[in-house]
Amino acid sequence: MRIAYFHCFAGISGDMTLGALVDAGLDWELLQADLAKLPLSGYQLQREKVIKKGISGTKVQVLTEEGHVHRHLRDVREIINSSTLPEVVKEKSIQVFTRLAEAEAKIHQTSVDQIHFHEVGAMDAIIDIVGSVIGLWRLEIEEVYASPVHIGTGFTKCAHGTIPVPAPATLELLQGVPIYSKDIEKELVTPTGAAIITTYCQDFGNMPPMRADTTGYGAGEHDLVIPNLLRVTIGGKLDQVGSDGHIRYGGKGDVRQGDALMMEANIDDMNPEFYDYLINKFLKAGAMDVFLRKIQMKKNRPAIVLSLLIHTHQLETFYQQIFSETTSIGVRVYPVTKYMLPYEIKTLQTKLGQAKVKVARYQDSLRNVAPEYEDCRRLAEEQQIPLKEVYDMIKYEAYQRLEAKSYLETKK
Ligand SMILES: O=C([S-])c1cc(C(=O)S)c[n+]([C@@H]2O[C@H](COP(=O)(O)O)[C@@H](O)[C@H]2O)c1
Ligand code: NI
Repeated sequence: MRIAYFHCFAGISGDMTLGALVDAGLDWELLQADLAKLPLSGYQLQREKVIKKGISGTKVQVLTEEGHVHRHLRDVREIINSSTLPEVVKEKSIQVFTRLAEAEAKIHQTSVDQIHFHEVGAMDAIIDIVGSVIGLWRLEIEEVYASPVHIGTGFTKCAHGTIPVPAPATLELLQGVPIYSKDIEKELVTPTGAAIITTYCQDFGNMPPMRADTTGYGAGEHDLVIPNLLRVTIGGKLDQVGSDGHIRYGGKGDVRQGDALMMEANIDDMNPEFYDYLINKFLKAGAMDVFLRKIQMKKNRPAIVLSLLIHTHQLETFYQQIFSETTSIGVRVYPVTKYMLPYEIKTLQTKLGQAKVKVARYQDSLRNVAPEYEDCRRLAEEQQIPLKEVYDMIKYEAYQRLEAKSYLETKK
């Protein structure tokens, strides 16, 4: 599986993302040809090699004469949808803009439909976002990972006036993401950059085990005490080391194999109401799965087996949590091998409204489509339609659209 790891040591913006992808080998002519499929004119895309603290990177700039425009999400959607770009690029770009709109709506206390973008809906932002989506698609990136994000500090000036760094929309988009500041008084992360990385990134943390095939540096606009660069490393994800000592890489659509641990504790003396709280707590802490089984123990005592499926590096975290949060004084831990189909979460604009679906593929063919329960529930309540019908309608619509335009077909 081909992955990209973004090292956000000097933050991230739309143009830094595009610059990093170009620097990592995204074909410049192809990118321009793809962007020309958008119904936008009056802009020029420029790239130049620059040096930031001795490290060379690519600076991409969108030169436009567009004045101050206000676009709604529907205007941006219309621009993207009326292009001849592949469906997969359109969907992902709209997903990024929808996240932006949701964050803006929350900050300005209005609705996603009413919010009008200032800078973040301008031509350069559209080119940066759609260009980055094209880049990740053209470079055949299947999963994205990123480091904790350096956000900067201080204040910045924009159409709203003087606002704190990180900008409110940026901070809203970065909820749940590890972020930090090191006294650099600059806006290191823009809403556009935050929307791109949070739409794509599976996990923020250290670089996952990977084979680094190529690296690119995208330059930001500032000269700082640190290199104002975004680094992207692209290569094969290391799934496991085989018994022969060789590293195995999963191919596109291959079943993924991974080492994991199963932790189990038999509990017969705890208030059963606590399980609800604990399951949520363990899942939030990063357990891959948590489940309960009823058993009869010695002396015919009814009890519960609490089972946690976790990553091997989480062992200490979870036995500490089990010992402090439950009445158990012992846990069993055994290694397990997981076999998984690769999946992605897609956000679809369905006839009923927006809904996320989990799409699993096996050897490039669609294997399973599962509508997200919370979205179905929301739509059922909003539209006053039985939940089971909402679920079936979204599943049917997703199958029709995804099967018609599989990832590979649309790429040709
Ligand atoms: O355009 C809008 S509405 C806007 C909102 C906010 C909020 O945080 S709310 C911030 N900004 C600032 O505009 C520039 C450009 O951002 P890009 O993502 O387009 O590069 C930046 O300084 C933002 O903080 C704009
Ligand atoms: Ni705003």
